[in-house]
Amino acid sequence: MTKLSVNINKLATIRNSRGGNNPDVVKAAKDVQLFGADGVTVHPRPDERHIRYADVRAIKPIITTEFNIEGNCREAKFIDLVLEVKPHQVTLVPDAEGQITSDHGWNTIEHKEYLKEMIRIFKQAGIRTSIFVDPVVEMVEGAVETGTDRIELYTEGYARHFPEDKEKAVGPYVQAANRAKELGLGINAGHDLDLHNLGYFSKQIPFLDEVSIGHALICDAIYLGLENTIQLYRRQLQP
Ligand SMILES: CC(=O)[C@@H](O)[C@H](O)COP(=O)(O)O
Ligand SMILES: NCC(=O)COP(=O)(O)O
Repeated sequence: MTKLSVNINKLATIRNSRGGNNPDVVKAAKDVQLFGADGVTVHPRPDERHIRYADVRAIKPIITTEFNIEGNCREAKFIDLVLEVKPHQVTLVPDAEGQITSDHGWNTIEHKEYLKEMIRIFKQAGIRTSIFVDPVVEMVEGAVETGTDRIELYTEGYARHFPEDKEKAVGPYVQAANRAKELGLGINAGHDLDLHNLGYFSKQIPFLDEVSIGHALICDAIYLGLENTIQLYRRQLQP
């Protein structure tokens, strides 16, 4: 079965909006595993607007499943952090400076030599590697030449087009995933996957190794927990 790695960046965003330590992201990382997640994903960014480098260090010791650190390996600080923390997996994402969230995969042809070197460094440290790519067969073929263990398919396009035509939306992903499988690459996927679009994606690509989901999952957790939480607060106000 495909593993579910829960991205806890969004909980850190809420914490940072007030200062303090509520919610506690280390406790959250413990709990998501207790509640059934197969892994924890974090994506530290240079401005530390959500998960902080210190959080990543604090989370590592409580991991009982798999730890996936995503980020931009053009940042020396990111490379140092990953080599120090030694997660189970590092996912290389070509983040541009100041972007709100990840919005494209690596061009694995143009940056092949650079990626080869990065993959070599992380694999030498015993860390499984994954490269974030758009669902394009040539990018998958480029990825295999870097020596990476896996790719992560960037699913924003699938999520955006799913409501109008799910078959068309998933087409490029099925093609890219089939090619990756033929080439012996492991396959992850993520970005904007949610309760509506995940099941169909999973059925079309049943051999996916892992999905990482954050934004929608945390939004659902807040919303689906709202009724219960209001009742708990009302109970405190009972005479
Ligand atoms: C690579 C990817 O798709 C996710 O890591 C996503 O970018 C989450 O990052 P943010 O939480 O900063 O949006
Ligand atoms: N790799 C994708 C990820 O970790 C979470 O992306 P999103 O669900 O927050 O869009």
